[in-house]
Amino acid sequence: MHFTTIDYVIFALLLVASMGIGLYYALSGGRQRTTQEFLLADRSMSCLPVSLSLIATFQSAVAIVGVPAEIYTHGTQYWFIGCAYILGLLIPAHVFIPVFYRLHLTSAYQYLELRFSKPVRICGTLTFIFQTVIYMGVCVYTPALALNAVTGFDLWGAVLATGLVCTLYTTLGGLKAVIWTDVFQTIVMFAGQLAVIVVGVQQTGGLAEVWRKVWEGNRISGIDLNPDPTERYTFWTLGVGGVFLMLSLYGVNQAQVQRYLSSKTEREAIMSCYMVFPSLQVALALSCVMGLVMFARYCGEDRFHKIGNLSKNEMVLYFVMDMLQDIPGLSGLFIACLFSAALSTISSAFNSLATVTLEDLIKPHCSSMTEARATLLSKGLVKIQILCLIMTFLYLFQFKAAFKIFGMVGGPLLGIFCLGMFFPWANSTGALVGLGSGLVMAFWVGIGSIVTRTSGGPAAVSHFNCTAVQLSGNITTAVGTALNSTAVQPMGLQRFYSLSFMWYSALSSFTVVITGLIGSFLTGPMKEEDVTPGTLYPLLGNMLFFVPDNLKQNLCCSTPLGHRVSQQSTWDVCTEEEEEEEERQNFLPTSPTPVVEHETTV
Ligand SMILES: CC(C)(CO)[C@@H](O)C(=O)NCCC(=O)O
Ligand code: NA
Repeated sequence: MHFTTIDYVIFALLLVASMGIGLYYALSGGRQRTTQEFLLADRSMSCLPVSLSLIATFQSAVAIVGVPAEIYTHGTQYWFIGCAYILGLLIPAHVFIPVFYRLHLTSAYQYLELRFSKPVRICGTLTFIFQTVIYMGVCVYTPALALNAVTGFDLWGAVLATGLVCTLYTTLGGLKAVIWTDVFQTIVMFAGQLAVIVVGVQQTGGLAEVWRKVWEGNRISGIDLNPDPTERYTFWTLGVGGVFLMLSLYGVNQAQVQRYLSSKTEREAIMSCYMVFPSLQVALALSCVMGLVMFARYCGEDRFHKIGNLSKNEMVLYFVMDMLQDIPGLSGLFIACLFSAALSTISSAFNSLATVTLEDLIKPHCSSMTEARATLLSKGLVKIQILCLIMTFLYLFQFKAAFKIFGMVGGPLLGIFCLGMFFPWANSTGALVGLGSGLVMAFWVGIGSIVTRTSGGPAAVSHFNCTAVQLSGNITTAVGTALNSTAVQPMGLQRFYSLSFMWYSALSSFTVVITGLIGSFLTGPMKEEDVTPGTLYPLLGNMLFFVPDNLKQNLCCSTPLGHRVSQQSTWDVCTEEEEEEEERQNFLPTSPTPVVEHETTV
């Protein structure tokens, strides 16, 4: 396998175009001289770029090579995660976006201070930083491995190069560049996957042949309604557990919240969330179909076993390199596709990390910081993050690892936001206790599963039945059943550790809410009238619609969703001159116009 000139050209084009976008936003608009522009794109984005950018954030190369490998070995059951996208996007659109947008936040963790207290905000921020730094390490590895396999380019060199390119355009062009490169990179990502699918179908002998092979090879799964929570993929783990996963990513993750907040109006933010749905379904379909094509391509060949035994990272790379060898330009396109996926994820991580470090950790302690210095500092922070990226490049992570991180660290964060928004009684102590116990619970089961190598154990279909397919369909089923019945059922703690990783988000967020409530009631619950206006969402009030109003008032769950709070909020730390300075620079605060404009859109 070799990379021809045209492959190099295509790959270089991706990098050059991304840098070009960065440069364009460094030189146009406000030239990235305010934190409002650098971190929030002047709150001027429309829904189309925002929606493509939203899907790009959590669609990394891990998904592009991970999902097809899952489908190849376990069948299409995973595809049912598409059902979770419905609630997983409707709830952010109508619960989280209105609350965050109306509070006019910059960082999602400001919410935690408004609702609870400063310590809760700092714990939330630190948890987010931890999650994001590990996740970056996971998603930078796959494209580096691919480039290394195809061109012999040094693995560490590739990681360093990814980080450098990303740092450059993120510091040059701020969030505007991040969002518009995401748009471009999403298109490259889809193009690369589509190219592999088209060529794969052709080489296998057409769509009908692909279908025959995957059907006979037992790869098309019906709905599996098995209630066992330790089974890797069932309708429940994907459709219900998946909703919590989606909420932790699309509802409360800073990278996404920042994009909602960069929207022109609340309506645009909600629209962008709606528009994520079709694009995310396309992304899911492309990677599932790629897995099926890969299966059909090798089914019945001698190489079938060999490929099934490769690691899940290598499987797709092997398939793509084997297939695209003779077609100049296509391997370049696929490498560009993997790098697009990684760059778009890492740039979001860089920008959101800079935002929370500045807003949540530095600004509250430097009350006299000028806008110019803050902007300079946030650019510096982006540069420092490349070090984090390299430091986290320690393990050979896979698809499952990304999900575990989302659930183990993202789940408790989801829990703490839910605790604050839906339960007026929750107090600051309860929130801290809840977050702590959520993290402990998540790491207990997470580390337990790593040590005992369980979690969502072997799936029903194994890749070994393909050769059997060639002989007779009946033998296949027999082999499948035999494999299943010999599996030992885990007991006790083992059973707890083997919880499917798709449930991690739900488990840890429920732990936070329940222990948070217990902690709050033990230490004296908050009164509804003491809670900062605009930080509650009337979930209980809406759910208890049949309860008379006066009883509801006694139960403390009657506050309607707040309207936009004045921008002169408690967390503003600038002195007066700086505020004026900021005002001159970005024409935003304290003028009544944006408030009015906003309210007409509600
Ligand atoms: C987050 C979901 C489930 C949303 O479809 C998907 O993008 C995914 O499978 N992500 C895996 C992790 C990653 O790509 O980094
Ligand atoms: Na991405």
